[in-house]
Amino acid sequence: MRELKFLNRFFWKYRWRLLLGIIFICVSNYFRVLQPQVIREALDLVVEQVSTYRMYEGFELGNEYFGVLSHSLMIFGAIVLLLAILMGFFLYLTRQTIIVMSRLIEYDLRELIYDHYQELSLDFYKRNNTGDLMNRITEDVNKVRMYLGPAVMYLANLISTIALVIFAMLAVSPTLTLYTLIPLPLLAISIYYVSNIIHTRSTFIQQQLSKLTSTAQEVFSGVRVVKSYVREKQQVDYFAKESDQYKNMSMDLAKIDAWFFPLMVFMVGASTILTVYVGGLQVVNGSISAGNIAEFVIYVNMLTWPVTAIGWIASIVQQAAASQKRINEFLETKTSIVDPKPEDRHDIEGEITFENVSFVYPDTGIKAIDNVSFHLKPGEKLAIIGRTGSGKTTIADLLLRMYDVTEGRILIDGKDIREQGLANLRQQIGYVPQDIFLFSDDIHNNIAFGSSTTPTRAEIEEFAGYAAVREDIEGLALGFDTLVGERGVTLSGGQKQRVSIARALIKKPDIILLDDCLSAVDTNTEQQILGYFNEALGDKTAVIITHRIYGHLKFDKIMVLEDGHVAEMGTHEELLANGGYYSEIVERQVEEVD
Ligand SMILES: Nc1ncnc2c1ncn2[C@@H]1O[C@H](COP(=O)(O)OP(=O)(O)OP(=O)(O)O)[C@@H](O)[C@H]1O
Repeated sequence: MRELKFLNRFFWKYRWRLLLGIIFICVSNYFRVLQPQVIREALDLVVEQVSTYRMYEGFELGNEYFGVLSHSLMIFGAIVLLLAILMGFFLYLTRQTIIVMSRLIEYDLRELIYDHYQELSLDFYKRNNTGDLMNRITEDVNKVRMYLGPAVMYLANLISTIALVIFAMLAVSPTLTLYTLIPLPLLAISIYYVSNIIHTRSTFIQQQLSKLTSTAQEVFSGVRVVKSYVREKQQVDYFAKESDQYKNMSMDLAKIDAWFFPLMVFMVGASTILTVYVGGLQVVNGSISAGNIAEFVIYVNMLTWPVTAIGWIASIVQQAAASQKRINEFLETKTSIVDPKPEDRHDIEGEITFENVSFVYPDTGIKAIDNVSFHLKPGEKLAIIGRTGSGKTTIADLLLRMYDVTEGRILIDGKDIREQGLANLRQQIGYVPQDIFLFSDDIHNNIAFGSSTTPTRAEIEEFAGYAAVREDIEGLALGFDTLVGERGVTLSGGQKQRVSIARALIKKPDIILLDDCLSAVDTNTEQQILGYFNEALGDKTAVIITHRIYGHLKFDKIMVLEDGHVAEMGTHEELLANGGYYSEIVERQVEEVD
């Protein structure tokens, strides 16, 4: 329950709503408790007056007597109706305050978690899977909301109903109250027990359902692989097996669920029988009226739901505590990359220095970068080449401060990047990652995403032109308004890379960082893009990670990485003369062209 303390700040924020809600529910219950009393009065009136009426029945006076009696009963009926309306009105106000409060807190909480997610560094996202992140912001928040709204409301209802009903019962007959209440704790305990079993089984069902959904989702995403390997039958069998397990679990739940209402009805029945029996004896000895028995039977029914709700509330609170614990785990996670100057905004020249940089991935202990040093003056171009897994992407991640170096320093314009504004640093670097990602939005917005202002269509077209993708886009029926991703068309790998380049270029960055982003484009398009880079990025510092040697782009330095350390470093000519890995790939590329 300690976990739920976190939510007290929200209760405090909306304290007036909460207080009003509690007052409304008490008022509503007050009117509810008056109803049986009015009914008791009406019944007693009938019981008392019916024998007098029988005496005059058939006479003129008898008819008059009947008229007065039915008029009085109608007044009682009208009072009961009025009380029901008042009760309903205040119940409406209760929901408008407490349930609305829970929705507002749900919104605040979700925003808080999402803001926190945005702050967290890449290693957090690598450590936790997307499904888990999604669950905590959706399912877990929903469960916490059940505690904030319905559980709080039913708890207030439970306390006020029990207090008011028992008070009204005691005023009539303490002995009868005692007998009537005997079965209720048993009801509460058994419902609690049944609710717990229901909760445990529901949790397993939920987990099985998630497994089922993610299995289906994975098969849908990998449908190409499934089909090309003709694995449809295996997938169907596997799904059927999991689905069968889900069905069995649901059946088990239905069995225990079926106990819920009979148990409730049985306990209420027991309480009613006791009331009628003990109450009947008391009527005989004259200590209460016949109307009191009816009044008590209504009280018992009134107590049924709140008492049943004890088990339900307990189960909601338990689930909410478990969910809040999971939420707190993430909220307490501190980002490993701290922005020392969030407000910092300055242009940079583009000088980059790596000083004996080493980096070990914290989760795997892999030393991806080992004592790497290089220096680029503003405007210089560096190519990073190396076998797969040699640490090229890690260099890009370190430059963007997705991770902080384990040893050494990275300087931009002579200043350690850990001492510069993080947002400013990233703002000045135009980055095209290796694994291209486009949002499920139109192409215009995907490119505009790179810009801090709202670019015009002409600008978007201009930068799409620089990335040599403009013609491809204009060839689509909806042009730049074409939706991409899950809801739209599927662009080819090369088109996606170029849209992503346009997104980086429109940022007008001081440093450009491209991670193998021309791997899926043909040589002509590559030349077109590089031509633009030569022309427009002339004064920008560029770090280009590649597996190919580009004849069209003149690099000031070429760095060959091997297992995280610098194996070769120099100009094209120097490395060719070296006869190492670089000259090998140049030779291979020349052979391919021949
Ligand atoms: N998030 C990570 N956590 C742990 N280890 C990682 C992570 N990312 C990369 N590595 C490891 O670090 C090493 C360098 O990886 P990196 O992605 O930088 O290589 P690369 O040269 O860019 O490869 P490629 O050319 O295939 O993209 C590899 O051994 C890789 O397994």
